[in-house]
Amino acid sequence: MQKVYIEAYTSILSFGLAYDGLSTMEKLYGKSIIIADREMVEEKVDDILIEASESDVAFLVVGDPFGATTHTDLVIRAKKLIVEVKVIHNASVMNAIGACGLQLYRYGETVSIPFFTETWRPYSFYEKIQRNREIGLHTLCLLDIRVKEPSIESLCRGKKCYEPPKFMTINVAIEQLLEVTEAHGASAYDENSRCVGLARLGCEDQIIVSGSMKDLLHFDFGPPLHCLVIVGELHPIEEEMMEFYKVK
Ligand SMILES: C[S@@+](CC[C@H](N)C(=O)[O-])C[C@H]1O[C@@H](n2cnc3c(N)ncnc32)[C@H](O)[C@@H]1O
Repeated sequence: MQKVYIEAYTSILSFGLAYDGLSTMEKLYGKSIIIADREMVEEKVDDILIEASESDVAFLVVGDPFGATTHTDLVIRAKKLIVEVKVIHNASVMNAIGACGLQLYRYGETVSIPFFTETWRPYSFYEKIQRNREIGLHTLCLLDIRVKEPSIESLCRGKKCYEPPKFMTINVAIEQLLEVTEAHGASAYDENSRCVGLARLGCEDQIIVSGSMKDLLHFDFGPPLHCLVIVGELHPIEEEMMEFYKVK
């Protein structure tokens, strides 16, 4: 393998990409590893693909290679350039979510919840949750990650400076979800709806807590990453698992 990249903005590597984490991986692979940040993946990916057309290049991701649209897009671009792609699958939030006891085959469409801003408050995830709930399915909500966002001030000054990274908490997600139902005057879910909050899945200090949206609204789940499941109809086995994680 001539070059090894690691993508570092659609998820967080549990042992970190600071010097210690990286060097652990570099020792494991016996290669130096290049961090592919958001700018590199979005703007300079063609350079990586050109390298891959001439030599063996590895592109590491956190989770499964098909767990984020960005990576599928990379595969499409490679195939269009007739660059051979070999995929090695991995555990993903999409299957680790099974840890909370809700059956993986009883989930409907997954939704992504973006940070609302003063001027941009997209409610499109609401209809998807509503459809899932109408047929009794659970909804996995993936929460926004903002890294390498150019600050508005810096853009105005024509010099790129970045906002500090931002990871949506379960608390903010619930706040936004409730804002949407209130705005819709709709009832796909409300503050009494059952959900499960999961933080740092797969890490030693992972937290899984089930309760109503109201219960979890102020629960401190600690550092990122967080995700949330809005619970659909429960099978008795799922009900039993939920009891283990009930909010204290
Ligand atoms: C765009 S998805 C990327 C998924 C990744 N490629 C994978 O296959 O696991 C990122 C979102 O998934 C959720 N997520 C990923 N890993 C997680 C974890 N270990 N614990 C909790 N949530 C996680 C978070 O909501 C995060 O913002």
